[in-house]
Amino acid sequence: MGATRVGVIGAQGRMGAETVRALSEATDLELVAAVGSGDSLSLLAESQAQVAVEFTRPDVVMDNIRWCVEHGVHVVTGTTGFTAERLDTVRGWLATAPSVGVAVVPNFALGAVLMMRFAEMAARYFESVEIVEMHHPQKVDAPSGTARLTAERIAAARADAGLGPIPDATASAVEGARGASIDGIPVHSIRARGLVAHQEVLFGAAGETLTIRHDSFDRASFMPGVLLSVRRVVDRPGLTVGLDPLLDS
Ligand SMILES: NC(=O)C1=CN([C@@H]2O[C@H](COP(=O)(O)OP(=O)(O)OC[C@H]3O[C@@H](n4cnc5c(N)ncnc54)[C@H](OP(=O)(O)O)[C@@H]3O)[C@@H](O)[C@H]2O)C=CC1
Ligand SMILES: O=C(O)C1=N[C@H](C(=O)O)C[C@H](O)C1
Repeated sequence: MGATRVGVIGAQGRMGAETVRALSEATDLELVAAVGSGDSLSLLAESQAQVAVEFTRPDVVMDNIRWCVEHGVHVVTGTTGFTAERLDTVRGWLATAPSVGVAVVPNFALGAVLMMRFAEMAARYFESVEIVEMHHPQKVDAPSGTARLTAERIAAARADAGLGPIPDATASAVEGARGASIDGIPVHSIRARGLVAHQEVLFGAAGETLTIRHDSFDRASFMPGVLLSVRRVVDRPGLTVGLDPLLDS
């Protein structure tokens, strides 16, 4: 069997360029198209790409996915900005293209995937929990997609365990002092030069805290997850959300 033909959308960006590098070292995957913001997606069709890796911006990712689904190209995207409504829209497009797979992965780092799993496991045992995500200052969105997903998973685990709201008697004198609330979980976003992508989940109970922390110091940390997703998505029609189902398949 020949190498899988892969196109990268957003190829000149931070993640796109790292993906291009990683693909050049994978013998079973072949980079056939590098699509930048000035290029037409038809480059993917002309180069007969089987899979598109998409790292662009929340305001363009949906158009890119729709084009790929309509043209029979599988998609692996790490772009942020996915809501339940957006995921439903993608499911709707896929209903008309039953052989196509789309993987939406908020964080490709294996350590980040485990951080979310461990946080979900711990959630039922602690009254308090807060998320602090820390990123480079060029990041266009806040909070991060990873923090959103972590908060949603913790909130669901708390609800399953019958836990009530997080105890918090604070009256904020300044708006934002207690962060944003995602499904009732406080999320704080820090942007600072020198950072890449980092997150702490801090749990609290009487007399103890538990901190689960993950650090991506280099974008190379995302590449094993990106390449794994490319290899798996071709045999996984429909929508896959997160790396967990791809790791476990
Ligand atoms: N899931 C994960 O593990 C990770 C996800 N991310 C997410 O991935 C996304 C990209 O991040 P990052 O690479 O740092 O961002 P960058 O801004 O470095 O890269 C985005 C690239 O997309 C290009 N682009 C914009 N619009 C289009 C378009 N319509 N067609 C093709 N290319 C386009 C931009 O070009 P131009 O500059 O010319 O506009 C730019 O080169 C973000 O949402 C980020 O949060 C980041 C890291 C890990
Ligand atoms: O923009 C980034 O850099 C990152 N974005 C993703 C997110 O928003 O969670 C993944 C990782 O945190 C890096």
